[in-house]
Amino acid sequence: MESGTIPVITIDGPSASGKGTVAQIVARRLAYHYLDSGALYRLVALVAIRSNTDCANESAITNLALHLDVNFDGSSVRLNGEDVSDALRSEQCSKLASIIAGQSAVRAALLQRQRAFRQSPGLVTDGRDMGSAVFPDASLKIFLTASAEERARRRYKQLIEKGINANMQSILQDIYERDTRDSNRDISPLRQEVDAKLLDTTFLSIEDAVNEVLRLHNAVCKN
Ligand SMILES: Nc1ncnc2c1ncn2[C@@H]1O[C@H](COP(=O)(O)OP(=O)(O)OP(=O)(O)O)[C@@H](O)[C@H]1O
Ligand SMILES: Nc1ccn([C@H]2C[C@H](O)[C@@H](COP(=O)(O)O)O2)c(=O)n1
Repeated sequence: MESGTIPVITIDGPSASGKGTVAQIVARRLAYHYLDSGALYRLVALVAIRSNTDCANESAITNLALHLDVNFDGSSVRLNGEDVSDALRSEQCSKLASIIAGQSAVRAALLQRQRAFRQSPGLVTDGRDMGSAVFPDASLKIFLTASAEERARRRYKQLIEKGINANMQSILQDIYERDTRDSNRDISPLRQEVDAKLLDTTFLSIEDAVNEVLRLHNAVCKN
């Protein structure tokens, strides 16, 4: 199958909106491949932290992005063979990923790696610019969001369930900061594109959100 004819569902949206959760379930139900594009930015951030690379040095950060040795193994992410799934979720990594994601050369370095995930029978992917820049010809584009307060509540619950200490006010503050940075950068900012369907999950369960994406996908397939 020609790569351009392989269906792609993109789910973009702000942090902790549930993109990853919904995208993974939809991918499983359709037996499609799944790409968490945020993990790539987080991996670059993690390598930068570990190698003490100055995040303002765009060419050095780009070099790290070009040479990532990554393997997505189910729900775990391996860097040079090491399972770094938990390390990627640290607050330090989240913040640095958002900062380096504003560098155009870093985004360019990760572009082909992301496009290579477009494999038969289809791909579900989540991030910030999957529908706008990475897969502009996607078959279905979703902009998934929820109120900042609801997203903070979900993140708080997620951390507490993992046994990680969490503070609601600082989570909300991090969400505002990251959303502002991701939405205001010059290149591929987070925003709802005109051809993306808005899915506000503030009052929706995960199952309802998944069903809505599948309903929209089925409607596209019929046309
Ligand atoms: N509709 C929903 N109702 C209740 N909880 C939800 C809903 N959607 C997602 N969640 C929960 O919210 C938390 C955050 O979801 P998830 O990690 O998928 O967000 P994300 O948008 O991928 O975040 P990030 O961009 O920061 O990686 C998870 O614990 C998930 O189970
Ligand atoms: N397509 C993408 C995916 C992610 N980013 C940046 C911006 C985010 O704050 C950061 C971490 O992403 P997350 O794991 O929270 O989805 O990575 C981006 O710019 N474009």
